[in-house]
Amino acid sequence: MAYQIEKLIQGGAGLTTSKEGKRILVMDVLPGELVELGHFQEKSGYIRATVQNILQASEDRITPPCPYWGRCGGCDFQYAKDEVQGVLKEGIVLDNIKRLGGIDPASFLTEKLETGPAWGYRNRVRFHVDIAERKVGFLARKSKSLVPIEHCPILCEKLNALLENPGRLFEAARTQMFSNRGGSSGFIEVPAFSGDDEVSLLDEVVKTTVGDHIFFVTASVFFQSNEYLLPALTSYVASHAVGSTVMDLYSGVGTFSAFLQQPGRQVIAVERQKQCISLAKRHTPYCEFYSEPVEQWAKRQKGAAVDTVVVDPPRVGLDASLPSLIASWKSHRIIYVSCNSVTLGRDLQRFASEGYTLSQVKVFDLYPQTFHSEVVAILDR
Ligand SMILES: C[S@@+](CC[C@H](N)C(=O)[O-])C[C@H]1O[C@@H](n2cnc3c(N)ncnc32)[C@H](O)[C@@H]1O
Repeated sequence: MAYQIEKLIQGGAGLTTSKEGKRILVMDVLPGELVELGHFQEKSGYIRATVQNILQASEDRITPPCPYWGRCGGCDFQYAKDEVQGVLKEGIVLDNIKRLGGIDPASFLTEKLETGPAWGYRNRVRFHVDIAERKVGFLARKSKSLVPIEHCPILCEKLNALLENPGRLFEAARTQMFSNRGGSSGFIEVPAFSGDDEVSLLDEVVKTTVGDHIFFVTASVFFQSNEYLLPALTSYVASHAVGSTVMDLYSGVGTFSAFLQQPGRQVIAVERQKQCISLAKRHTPYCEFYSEPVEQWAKRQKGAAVDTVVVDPPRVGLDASLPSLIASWKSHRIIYVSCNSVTLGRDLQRFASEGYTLSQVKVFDLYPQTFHSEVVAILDR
């Protein structure tokens, strides 16, 4: 039997429907494609299946250009043309806001999708190192084995130079192993970040410039990993902040704080990782920094007066206690930066019940060749 793919949903699965009306999820497909399916697996509330044959391929389908495609666990969206990937991911975001947030996309403005170079963009990565076999690579698709990589086409040049000449990576892997920080994959994980001039491994501090701001960053802390789109993301967030008191919650090394700072404005940044805060103090000296979990800090801010609250939580989204605590500060505007539109949708609904309306949304395709993207949602009281 032939199945037609209706659309892509969270995680990049294609959605189709069985004769009995059950939802079937399939990977490696594109909307509109006509496919034969096999290996049906019943899950709770849906069926998983795999493509056996593509009867009618989408015009947007291409042969994945990377030689490691299908084996390496990264970059699973390479089979779509570069120019349609962001559009399809924007569709997934709007769908999640509608389904999980209960907000009709016709009720807010969707700003133009922001895209950049589709290859060679990534300046932060976790290499997996097998010290005994002297191999470096990434974990395989759906398995815990290592795919040795000689050149990764989404990484920037300086990170690829490390793959060509991996001596420093083996040294760093040994340091990780002796300090028991190697990760849980069975291989030693070595984080790397490419700054302006040098690559940081582990806790080495390097300088990186975004727009006209200089940051000090290590590979061990969070920093956005697309060097081409970060200036657009930071200026979009900063240009939508209003008023003289702004909070930057989940601040990392103060990436947004640096752009939010301006004469006459108080910027308060909260981040639980101490290493982030000590780096942030070097490049954003005029902000007030607090190093503790946001949910714990927020409980003590009864009666706070704030004009704009920026939140940029990890994939799990906001702690359930936060939307009502943040709403109690009565800020005019909330700027929600999200890397997971499922938890964004859930949190938007919580903010809606606290009196905030979603005004606009903009998707930044920070991670071409993958199903990930970054979204900025602007809510007004
Ligand atoms: C998605 S990153 C955003 C960082 C920063 N806004 C940026 O763009 O570079 C999320 C940050 O939140 C921090 N974090 C995670 N959970 C937290 C919590 N409960 N309280 C405070 N910070 C947290 C992480 O250490 C990380 O730096």
